[in-house]
Amino acid sequence: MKILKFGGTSVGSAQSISTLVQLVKEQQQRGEPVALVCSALSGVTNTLLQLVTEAAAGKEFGTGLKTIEDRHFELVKELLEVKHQNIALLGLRLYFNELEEILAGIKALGEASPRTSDRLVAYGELCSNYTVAHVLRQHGVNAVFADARQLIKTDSNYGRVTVDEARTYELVRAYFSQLSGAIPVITGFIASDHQGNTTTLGRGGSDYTAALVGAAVGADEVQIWTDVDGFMTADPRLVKKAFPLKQLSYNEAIELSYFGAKVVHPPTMLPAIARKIPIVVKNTFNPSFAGTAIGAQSSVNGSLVKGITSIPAVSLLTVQGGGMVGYKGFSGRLFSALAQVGVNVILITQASSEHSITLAVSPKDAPVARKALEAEFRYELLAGKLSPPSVEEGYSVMAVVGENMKQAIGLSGKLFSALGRSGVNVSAIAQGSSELNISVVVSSEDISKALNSVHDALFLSPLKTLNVYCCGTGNIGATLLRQLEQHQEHLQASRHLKVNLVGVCNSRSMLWNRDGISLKDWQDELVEHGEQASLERFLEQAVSLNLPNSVFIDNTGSADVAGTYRQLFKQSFSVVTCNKIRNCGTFSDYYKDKQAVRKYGVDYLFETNVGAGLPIIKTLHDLLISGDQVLKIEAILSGTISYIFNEYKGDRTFAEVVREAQQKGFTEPDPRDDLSGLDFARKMLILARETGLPVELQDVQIEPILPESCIAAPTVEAFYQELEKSEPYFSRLKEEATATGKALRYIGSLEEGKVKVELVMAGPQHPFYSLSGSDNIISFTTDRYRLNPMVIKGPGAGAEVTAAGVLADLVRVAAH
Ligand SMILES: NC(=O)c1ccc[n+]([C@@H]2O[C@H](COP(=O)([O-])OP(=O)(O)OC[C@H]3O[C@@H](n4cnc5c(N)ncnc54)[C@H](O)[C@@H]3O)[C@@H](O)[C@H]2O)c1
Ligand SMILES: N[C@@H](CCO)C(=O)O
Ligand code: NA
Repeated sequence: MKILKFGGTSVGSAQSISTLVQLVKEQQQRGEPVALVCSALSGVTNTLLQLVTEAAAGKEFGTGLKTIEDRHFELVKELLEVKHQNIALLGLRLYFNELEEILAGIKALGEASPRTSDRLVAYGELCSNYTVAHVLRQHGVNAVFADARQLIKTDSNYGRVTVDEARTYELVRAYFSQLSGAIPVITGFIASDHQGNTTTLGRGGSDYTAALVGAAVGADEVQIWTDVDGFMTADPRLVKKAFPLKQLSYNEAIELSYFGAKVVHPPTMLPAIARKIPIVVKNTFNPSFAGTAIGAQSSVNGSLVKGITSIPAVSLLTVQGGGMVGYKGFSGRLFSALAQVGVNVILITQASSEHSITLAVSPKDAPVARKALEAEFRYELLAGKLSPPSVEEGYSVMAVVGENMKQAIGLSGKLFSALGRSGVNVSAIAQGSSELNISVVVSSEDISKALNSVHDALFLSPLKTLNVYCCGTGNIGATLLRQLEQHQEHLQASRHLKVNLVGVCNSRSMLWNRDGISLKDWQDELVEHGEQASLERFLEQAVSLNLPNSVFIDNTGSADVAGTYRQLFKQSFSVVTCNKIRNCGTFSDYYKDKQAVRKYGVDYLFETNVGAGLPIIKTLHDLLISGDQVLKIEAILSGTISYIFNEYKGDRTFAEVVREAQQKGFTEPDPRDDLSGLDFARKMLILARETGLPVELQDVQIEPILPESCIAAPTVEAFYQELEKSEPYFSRLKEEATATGKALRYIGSLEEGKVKVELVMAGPQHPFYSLSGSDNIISFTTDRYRLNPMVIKGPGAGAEVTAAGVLADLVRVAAH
């Protein structure tokens, strides 16, 4: 025997009732005996309670009553053939006449006792089950309407009844024994006391009915048909990636529900749980979906953590003072003082120094709780043994629940490092000794971030999300977004990584969408919905969205943008950038940035600052981490100058070749930064600093290759004109080199603390002689690579290789 319980939405429309009929027929075809328990149509119980209040206040109730009546009549007309309608409508009309009489009585008396109110709301279930039974019969199911007031017996404590289980089981068994194959359609929620007065079973009452009936007849299963796919790993309104759970233990279901997962109300399921009857939660609107099976065992496979839930608002009440240390009976007094004023304690933590106890309570209870403690400990307070109890508001509790967590070493480490990486401060922690639940108290502002980052960290397989803000959409920025779009499937499949583009900004406009801006159509979206750019507001918005795993990507060359990193680190943002300006500021700022990165546990990755996508900074770090000593670095790190020297062969002017380099995307936004040697010097400075040298940009010796007039030109266009004028100077340089069989090379070096960039005429023996295109080359002479230096060579400029380097850094952030 299976008990099928249908909630309000499952009987709330003609369509859902048709599904119900279909389900019952399928069970019948399988030869499976069933009994149904139905709630009132969705919303009806509330409306009835409202009518009671209004009638008691002497207000008119006719319209409200008519609305409910019409809903039932329409269902009958939609679901039953005309010849069957009259009899059903007649029965319903009788119920509504009674309802009207009771309401009129309430109105005349000007009050409604809980007993009257119970009697009245009972019509919700009477009408819905009566209708469902008729519809089933018309579809050839031998259904009988069963008024649970004849079956379920309670005391007369209206509003908080206790069920007389022994008598109830007797009555239910007797009723089932005479059904001879008929399928009972039993009113949920309602019962009666021993005098026969109607009573109701409170919150989750229909689940309770189903559990009682199931327990009485020793059912094989109780199915709870509702409007969601089952118990979820988290509240899907708060955690987008929440997914339905296949299997839960009774304990896990109870624990999850305590913290607000409202799929079933487990206390009502206790009669079934006590008899180890499996409970299955199913979705009427997605009936083929397996739903959640709740049984004695937790699932052995899959995630150890079953769910993450939260209580949105709690207050923290702290009692502290030396008077508590070693004082037996202190907590006893504390808790009984709170119990006496009816305060429910949600969570308790006590430091083992016994110096303080912190309690989480509902904010509405906090003032009462504080008063009660002040009264209870007035002498200790007077004597200064305790400080006055303090109340702090604005907190939330997040609870991680799972029966198998107790075997999982390292789980809480994962949990807390996820919180730490997202910059969530934990104010209190409690772990039940059952280890079924670990609860943490965090500031309410951070609860969504906490839930999402912990969900990402603790559930296997589902995607990890990086929330990305992209500043700069020029040559590199646009290429990066295109690469992300092209590779997003690969990233999801191979790295379980989803890049959620939350914000885009350039010097003209900006746009946000916390659910993600399309990686394909970001340009159109920016044009259509973008606002005028303001770096300040862009950052404000990024911070106020407070999303976990936030990464800021700087693809500009702007000092203003670069100046915001430290503030971002403080807000738990990681930064990935190809902009080298920040690392080339004062050494003091460079150093403080590194400290901030460490302090806030974020990532700051800038591989593309030197040699674009070539693994230069990473290699240098690897050498240093492994204890090697850098003796000398020699390098060509200007892709632009490399290209120009390689392509300037006499068929085009120097200026033409520079233009070509700019068109190919090798140059800085202003090509003079390359040709002045400044960009190269910056890269050498970064390398020197990364080896640990406290150098400033002025310390880098630059041998200029541009005539002064070119550098002084007021605009880029004027600069090109000056370059044309300087053609004789460049061709002389080139001829000088070719005449001696050498090549022009602009080479940087770092040795014994000195950093230089100089023009060299390199002969064929020189290791940097044969270089083509925009290639960079770098050689590290170290303790270990003393005779044969380590060399890295390849394209060191260009949008594709640079954007790919930025993308690789982004993936590295996710990997941490
Ligand atoms: N070109 C390369 O090969 C290469 C290699 C490595 C690193 N880089 C670095 O990449 C960066 C970008 O180069 P690019 O060629 O893409 O430049 P670009 O001029 O094509 O694009 C710069 C982008 O930054 C935006 N921007 C500028 N100031 C801004 C501000 N204050 N606020 C918001 N947005 C702003 C611009 O609107 C534009 O979208 C530079 O720092 C450069 O050094 C380039
Ligand atoms: N403009 C730079 C790009 C790499 O930062 C170059 O030419 O090397
Ligand atoms: Na690099």
